[in-house]
Amino acid sequence: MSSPYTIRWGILATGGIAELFTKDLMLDPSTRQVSDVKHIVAAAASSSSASRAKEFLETCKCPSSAAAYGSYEELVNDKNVDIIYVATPHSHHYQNTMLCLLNNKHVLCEKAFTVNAAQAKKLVETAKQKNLFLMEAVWTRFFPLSTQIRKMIQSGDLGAVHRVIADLSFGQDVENTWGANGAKHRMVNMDLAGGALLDLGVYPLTWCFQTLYHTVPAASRKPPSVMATVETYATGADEKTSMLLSFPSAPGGTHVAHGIALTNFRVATDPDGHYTSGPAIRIQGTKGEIQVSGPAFRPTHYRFIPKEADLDPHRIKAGRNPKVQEMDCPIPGWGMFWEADECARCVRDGKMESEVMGWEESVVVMETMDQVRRQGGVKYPEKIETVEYPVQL
Ligand SMILES: NC(=O)C1=CN([C@@H]2O[C@H](COP(=O)(O)OP(=O)(O)OC[C@H]3O[C@@H](n4cnc5c(N)ncnc54)[C@H](OP(=O)(O)O)[C@@H]3O)[C@@H](O)[C@H]2O)C=CC1
Ligand SMILES: O=C1OC[C@@H](O)[C@H](O)[C@H]1O
Repeated sequence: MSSPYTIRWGILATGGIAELFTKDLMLDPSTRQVSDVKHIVAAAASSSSASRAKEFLETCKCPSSAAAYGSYEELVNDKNVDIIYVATPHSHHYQNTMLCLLNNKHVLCEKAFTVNAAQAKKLVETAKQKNLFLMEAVWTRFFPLSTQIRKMIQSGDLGAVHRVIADLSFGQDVENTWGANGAKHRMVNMDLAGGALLDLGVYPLTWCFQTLYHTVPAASRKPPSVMATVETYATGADEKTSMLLSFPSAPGGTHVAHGIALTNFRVATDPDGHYTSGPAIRIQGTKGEIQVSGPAFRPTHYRFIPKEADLDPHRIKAGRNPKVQEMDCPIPGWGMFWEADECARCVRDGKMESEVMGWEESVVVMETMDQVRRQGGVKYPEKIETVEYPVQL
């Protein structure tokens, strides 16, 4: 058996998600039955100080050989780094990812990919010109649960899929958790591209896209039309966003399918935190329905409910339906290693983009969010909407 391909990571920023991702990189791949690739954390950088980067590497139990930098510029110049994970707020993704690409580093950039589609297109253009791998870190797409569901749709188990309803809503006491007007927290801060849509809404959109768009052959994919209603918070960031998408070429036929993507800071998908409130995602076809429970970003369970042939709405049936298939998909860690494995395989194979989360689809999702923001009147400051580079943020 050949030895695994090893990829050397640089971690750009040391916040909450950087820590979860880096801890996942440190897990032995055999715990998820992976033997063809492995990961090394070669360096981390904090914009605040090298000591903060060092503390971060220690917290994540990274090897003592990993370099700790006090600036992102030093990280992108490290010859021992192959790929950089960009984990800053979305406002900074464009500038930070451009910095990495222009310094010849492959990039995995957190969601939302950028602030708008124009920035996403510019990053893709740059990666293409420089022959570098670039991917938006939509980790949920790489879960075995997502792969299984996409396969079920493609193999026709659901028949023609006509509707997907997906929700990721948090039910926060927004003023007391993230601050009132003038709040600096990234969830509501316009300078950091705050708001429900870019932070949470991207997941219900992911579910609509991975089921209604990605499952269709690439040549037949058509972007959805979009209708949205948006309410804004005191800062101007969106706090309630409901989207109706019409996909003109849906799986299992040539019909139009509806995607309903919901996100809301005030009410919760799951008010008691136990995922007993019904599915977060429903994928509805003519032959049956898949219901996914758990938060839309990290679900661990789904059920397949085949449609009864003689469905009679006037007949009420009691008891459990024995035909319902319950599927548990436990995650051995936080679950960000699967997207990291994909990056390693793509770089190993000389690919610039992943088939699972490709450039075109990231751009179409950003275009969809652009339309939602336009309809809802949400505009971020010019310095974070611009495609100019470099801009000091
Ligand atoms: N995939 C997922 O499950 C999740 C993804 N995310 C995404 O990851 C990104 C970061 O989120 P999260 O880790 O929660 O955010 P945090 O606020 O916890 O961390 C962001 C980090 O970015 C760096 N940074 C650089 N400039 C700024 C700035 N002006 N303001 C604030 N931070 C700055 C800081 O690191 P330093 O000082 O070291 O430079 C900071 O610690 C977002 O785009 C978010 O959408 C977030 C949570 C979950
Ligand atoms: O990506 C995310 O998923 C989990 C949420 O808690 C977080 O706010 C968001 O950025």
